[in-house]
Amino acid sequence: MTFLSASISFISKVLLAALSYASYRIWRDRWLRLPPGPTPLPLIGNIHQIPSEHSHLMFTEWRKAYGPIIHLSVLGKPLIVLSNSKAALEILEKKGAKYADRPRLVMAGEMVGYEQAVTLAPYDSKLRERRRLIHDSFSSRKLSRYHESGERLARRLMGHLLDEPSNFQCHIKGYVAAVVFNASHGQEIDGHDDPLVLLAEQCGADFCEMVKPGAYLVDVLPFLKYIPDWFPFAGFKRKARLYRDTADKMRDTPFDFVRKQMSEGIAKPSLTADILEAKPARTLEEDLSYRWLTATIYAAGADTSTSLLNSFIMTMALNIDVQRKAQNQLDMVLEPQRLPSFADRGSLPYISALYLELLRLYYPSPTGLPHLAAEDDEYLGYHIPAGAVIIANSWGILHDSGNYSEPDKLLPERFLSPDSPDPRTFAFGYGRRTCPGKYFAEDIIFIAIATILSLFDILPAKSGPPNVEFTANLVIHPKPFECSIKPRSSEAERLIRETSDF
Ligand code: HEM
Repeated sequence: MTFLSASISFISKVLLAALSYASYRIWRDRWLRLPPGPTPLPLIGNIHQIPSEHSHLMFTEWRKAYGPIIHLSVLGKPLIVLSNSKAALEILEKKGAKYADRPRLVMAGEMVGYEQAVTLAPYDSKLRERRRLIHDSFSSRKLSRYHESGERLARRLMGHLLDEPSNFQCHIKGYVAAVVFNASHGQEIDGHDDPLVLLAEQCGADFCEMVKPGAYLVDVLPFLKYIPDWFPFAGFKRKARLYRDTADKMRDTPFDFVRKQMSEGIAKPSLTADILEAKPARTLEEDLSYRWLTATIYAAGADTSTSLLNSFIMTMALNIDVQRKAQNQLDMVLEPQRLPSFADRGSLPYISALYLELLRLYYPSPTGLPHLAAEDDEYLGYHIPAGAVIIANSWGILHDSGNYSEPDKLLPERFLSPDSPDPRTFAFGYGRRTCPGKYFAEDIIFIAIATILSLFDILPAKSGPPNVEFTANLVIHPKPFECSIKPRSSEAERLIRETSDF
């Protein structure tokens, strides 16, 4: 037998075994009482019914037909979607220990290395320690050390908006990147085209490409990662090496910069500096783990916060009455004219309510990050099999009329009284994997919203109001749109010029 025919025979046997196993799982699941869901096809399951873009909209539709907990099968693997607040909290919060893991990603996780990033790492003692370090560094008490720089960077954003209003999306991205890198590495980067931002954006784009459903066969047939590089169809291995090089650079460049600054005694406060100070003697393994930890912050925090700020601009151009109410409150608090600061937050309840309503209505991470069931479980008499991927359809929960009346309308007032559930309970994820950056996100967005509204009017462009349309990715963004951003008065313009120039 030639080597080629032996290889083909081996691959056919493995494929046959995989297909038989998948068929067995579908057969077995029929006998267990799985949650309801659309009827699967043999072998492929429901994969043809799950849209590759904006799947949260389909999940929300299915809630009407099948209820709040839905079972789908993807190539023999169970996928459970939770589409109401009760199910999400009772499963992912109350039974958090059983659902703290992440599903296996062979290409992005194992071959490129992202399994070491906090967002994708398995839930073990190493991850618990890393989450503790982030929590400590981004606790509401410690965040006050970034308030002065946050206010300054927001004022720099105002200068950019004044000089080049039509490029507001790039300036917002530059502002968020500067605030996030300042807190993660103490580095004040300059704008959206800073080399570090471009590197981080490249990593983000590579990652999104890798995790698109069906992008890489190796995610379905993990043994393929062992085929030699010269094998036919092994191009994905070369690609993985390329992506890994970029990810390694992103992980090491800012970390080494802080290490050098620490040795010279000039490092600014940051998560990386906190870690290097707390762990001066690190094993090689610990060092690598902390590098991944600090590199995760931009990936996890920048895209979501940028999306929400762009949604804010879009919404203001569409809802002038809401804009005026927010400005009236700002004008009352900031009299005689001065710029808002974090110290004003308690006096600006309408701005805080606007933030909550934006988070709810234009939730940037519609299905969050998937969890994994570590063991068999039961909920409302339904069987949840070990190894099932669990998705919380938080977008559906945040648009559920059972939680929020008129859920598709912008009504910040709903959060001026305690009657509506706090959207942060759902927007930042669940249980042992909840977002450790939630207070930081609120800071980034609050100061930008308050400063922009105190100085600028945001109106529809001459070409007409923006269309409410979003890109489709793990994090959704408003599609590029035009609007008019103009200083509210000559006094506002003078204030921008005086305070943004540094
Ligand atoms: C509006 C902004 C943000 C939103 C909507 C958001 C939302 C989320 C969600 C839904 C998760 C997944 C939770 C789960 O698996 O149940 C998450 C995880 C995470 N977020 Fe955020 N986030 C935001 C901003 C930030 C910021 C600014 C940081 C920076 C510190 C950050 C750091 C993280 C990290 C490190 C994780 C991974 C946690 C883990 O897997 O254990 N996030 N975030």
